[in-house]
Amino acid sequence: MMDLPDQPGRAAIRAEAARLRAVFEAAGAEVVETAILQPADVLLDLYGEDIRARAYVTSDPLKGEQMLRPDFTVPVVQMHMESAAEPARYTYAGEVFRRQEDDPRRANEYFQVGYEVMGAAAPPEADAEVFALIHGILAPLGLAPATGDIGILMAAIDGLGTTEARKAALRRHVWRPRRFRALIERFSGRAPVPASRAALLAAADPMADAHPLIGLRGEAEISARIAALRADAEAAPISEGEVELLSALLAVRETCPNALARLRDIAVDMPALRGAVDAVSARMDALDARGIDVGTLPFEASYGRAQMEYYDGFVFGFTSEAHPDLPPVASGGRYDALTRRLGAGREIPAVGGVIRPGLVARLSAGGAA
Ligand SMILES: N[C@@H](Cc1c[nH]c[nH+]1)C(=O)O
Repeated sequence: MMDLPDQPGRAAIRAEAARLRAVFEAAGAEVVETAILQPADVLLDLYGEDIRARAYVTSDPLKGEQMLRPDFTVPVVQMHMESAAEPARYTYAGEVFRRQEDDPRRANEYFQVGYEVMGAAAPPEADAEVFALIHGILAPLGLAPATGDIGILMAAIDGLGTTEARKAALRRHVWRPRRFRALIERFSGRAPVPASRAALLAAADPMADAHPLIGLRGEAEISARIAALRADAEAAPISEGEVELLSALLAVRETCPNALARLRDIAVDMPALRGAVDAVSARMDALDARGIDVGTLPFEASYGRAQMEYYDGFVFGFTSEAHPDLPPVASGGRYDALTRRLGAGREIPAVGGVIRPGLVARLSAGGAA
């Protein structure tokens, strides 16, 4: 492994950021800025649990809870949905802030340079445009690309023969793979119902000899939760066959053409996947048309489950194989549903990605990735 030079100084990172932003600008993007202090109350929810826990939150006497921007995508989508009706491409450069609780070597403040395509092209073409642009910019660093598609997982959940409540729980926990597994074990009857839960459900009136209420939940809330648990206990288990298909799906990790063949196989028994698999296929064609070697490009069905919770389609990243301890040098994905949530009923297809100029500068100075 080649030694990596230290983190370059702020001025060098800023210069690299300016260079990258100019490349995005030359690709047709309009330069935008967003405030560093963002309203926390509504926006934080859109990121999901992980970022919510890692955002720096502070309070403002006039504006209420504020956070130091943890990314640009949410404020840029918000700006676009509020003001622009036309399709657009945007680029930006600046710092984002994320608390690090486990690894002191990870930066809690770093630069991102981003490119976002909002409604400017059909989804497969826009996905391919963003990926190919970033792929081209990073080519001299010889990084390893990864791709996936959250839409595949969501379609598989939609197609399960189970209650809406269970599907909603699975959708919520797509981002926590271990929790997701545990839920599948439980919903399929493979894992026993915990004894305390069984006792609670067996009691005629679980609240009868309860202690005085000391927690934050009121009695009505507790009763509603017990009713939901009872309804869940009565639901038929997810079938063995479906659990196996889901496991097979989550294990898909091949080159794009092989992954597509696997996905098509699985979709024979899981017809709900068909639309999402067709979307993967259309994207591969669009990537190919942009000169990406899809024959060697990896596709991993589980990829992206540790990233932004607003992704709902294509996801991708670029990492250094020579320095696997570094975070991804670039990452991104599709977030159509986020535009719906911020668009007051309006939705536009949208996809984008970011590059970390600090890592680009560092790897370039190191000679190779
Ligand atoms: N905002 C994302 C990256 C991204 C930009 N556009 C789409 N995804 C992040 O900070 O990880």
